[in-house]
Amino acid sequence: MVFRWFSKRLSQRSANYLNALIILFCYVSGKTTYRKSETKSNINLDQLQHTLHNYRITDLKRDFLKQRPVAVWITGLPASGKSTLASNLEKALLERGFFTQWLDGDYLRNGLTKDLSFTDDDQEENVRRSAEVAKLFLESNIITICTFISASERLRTLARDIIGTSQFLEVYANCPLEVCVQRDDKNMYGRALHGGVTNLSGVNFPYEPPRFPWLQLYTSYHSVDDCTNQLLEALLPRIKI
Ligand SMILES: Nc1ncnc2c1ncn2[C@@H]1O[C@H](COP(=O)(O)OS(=O)(=O)O)[C@@H](OP(=O)(O)O)[C@H]1O
Ligand SMILES: Nc1ncnc2c1ncn2[C@@H]1O[C@H](COP(=O)(O)OP(=O)(O)O)[C@@H](O)[C@H]1O
Repeated sequence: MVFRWFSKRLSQRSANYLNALIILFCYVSGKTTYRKSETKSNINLDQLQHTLHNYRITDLKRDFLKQRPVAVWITGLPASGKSTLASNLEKALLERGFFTQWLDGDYLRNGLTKDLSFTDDDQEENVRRSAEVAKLFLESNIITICTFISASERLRTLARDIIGTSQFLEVYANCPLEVCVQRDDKNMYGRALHGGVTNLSGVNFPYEPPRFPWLQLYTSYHSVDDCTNQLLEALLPRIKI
């Protein structure tokens, strides 16, 4: 924090001098040696340089995109409206000059997570990998919209821990199962009820609603536009610089 505060106020050249001074101090005081293999104590010169580099890069990226990155993590039953919300939100944000990336379970399962099924362990691995990808986008200062069933508190905590609590905004697409069944374009529920699909959340796999979501959208009571506007209104103060 202190380094960041200082380097914001210094010119690039002065910041470089400051970095050099800190590194020199560590070297002279014997806290570290120049070569990694000979490190004497817990201050690692490479790490220090990497951290200082990242502070500067983060500032540059923030200046470049002029937004605060967060992960909008939308959870809910299949056909509860997660993808519809995400696509509407993404459009609304882009129209307002924000830069976004949408990570969707259905989509990633055709590539990055193609090897995974819907067993308990594979759902966890799906969420873990996706959250790691989200984290990379956040490091590039990109507002990241994530749509995953992520059926349990445990899975969502995993995602929150990877992404970081302060940047993780949990949104619950709250829709009663009966309505999801009616809306199900992909006939997932129909197939699950006839034994053609196993581990479908809401049918033969438990869905645990979030206890304290950042935002809850009632997608069976409110229109797509209303839900998108509620989400946008809550989000704008978090992403504006
Ligand atoms: N058990 C099972 N078998 C086959 N297909 C299934 C199953 N569960 C979910 N789906 C479909 O996969 C879509 C993506 O799921 P997710 O990656 O979000 O699921 S999870 O978070 O890993 O549980 C998910 O997309 P959405 O309908 O948009 O939620 C479903 O279409
Ligand atoms: N708020 C809403 N009001 C009315 N219909 C909705 C709403 N949200 C989603 N839908 C409809 O429900 C269906 C499933 O939505 P979808 O976004 O594909 O769900 P999910 O991504 O959770 O599987 C779609 O046909 C969509 O148009």
